[in-house]
Amino acid sequence: MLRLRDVTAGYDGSVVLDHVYMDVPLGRVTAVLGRNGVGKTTLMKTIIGLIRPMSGVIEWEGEDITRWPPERRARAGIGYVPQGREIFSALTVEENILLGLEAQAEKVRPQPTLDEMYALFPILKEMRQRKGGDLSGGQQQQLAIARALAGRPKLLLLDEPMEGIQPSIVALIHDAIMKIAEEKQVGIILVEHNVELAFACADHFYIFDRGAVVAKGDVDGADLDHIQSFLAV
Ligand SMILES: Nc1ncnc2c1ncn2[C@@H]1O[C@H](COP(=O)(O)OP(=O)(O)OP(=O)(O)O)[C@@H](O)[C@H]1O
Repeated sequence: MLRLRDVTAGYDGSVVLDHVYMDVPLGRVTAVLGRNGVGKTTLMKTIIGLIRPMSGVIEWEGEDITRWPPERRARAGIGYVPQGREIFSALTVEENILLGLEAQAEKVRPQPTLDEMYALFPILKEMRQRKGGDLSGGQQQQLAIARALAGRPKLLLLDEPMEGIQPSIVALIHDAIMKIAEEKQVGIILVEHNVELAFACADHFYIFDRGAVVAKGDVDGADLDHIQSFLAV
């Protein structure tokens, strides 16, 4: 479980995240929703340790990690796929995944295999000798997720993975996200600004507005009109 307790964070003294409380369980998909610029990426950077909170506490599996540097958080099992899917374009698909395997978090978790990644994303097996940069946007997104997953995270942060991706591939990525949570018991934070896309695979949600949590709850039974009122531009 990842917990944020009264976390305030931002840039050079200007507050972006405003007294945020969040609980993110393992084995579930937690959606983080909000309009552009409300602080979703800042939240991701604060969780992975690129931004130090001005106040508040971040707990991971019962430990206070607020002052831990990013590498230590990654070793402890917190993985991140940034917006814009950063992969190595000059390396092949297989080399990209192998790099992820090498970067794997603490050895206490069983070593994942290439076959596991290919089972989740079959297109990557077909494309394994192609250069990452030659893949389509949707294929690159699958590769970015596979690479992060190869590091065997217990928590995986996905920043707008469906952005600019064609609908047929969106469904594939949804399925993979749900499988990763259920079968591998990984906690997933899914950043999204489209509520339908997020709710198609999330269990819980948090809505942000101007850096603060303005609504949260279970996806089942959520009041969509109320939620949309925070997301309408
Ligand atoms: N490096 C930075 N220095 C100063 N301010 C920043 C920096 N990065 C982001 N901000 C500001 O922080 C606020 C939140 O930005 P953030 O990128 O976290 O929002 P977001 O919800 O992820 O937006 P989007 O959906 O457009 O990606 C914005 O006002 C933005 O201008």
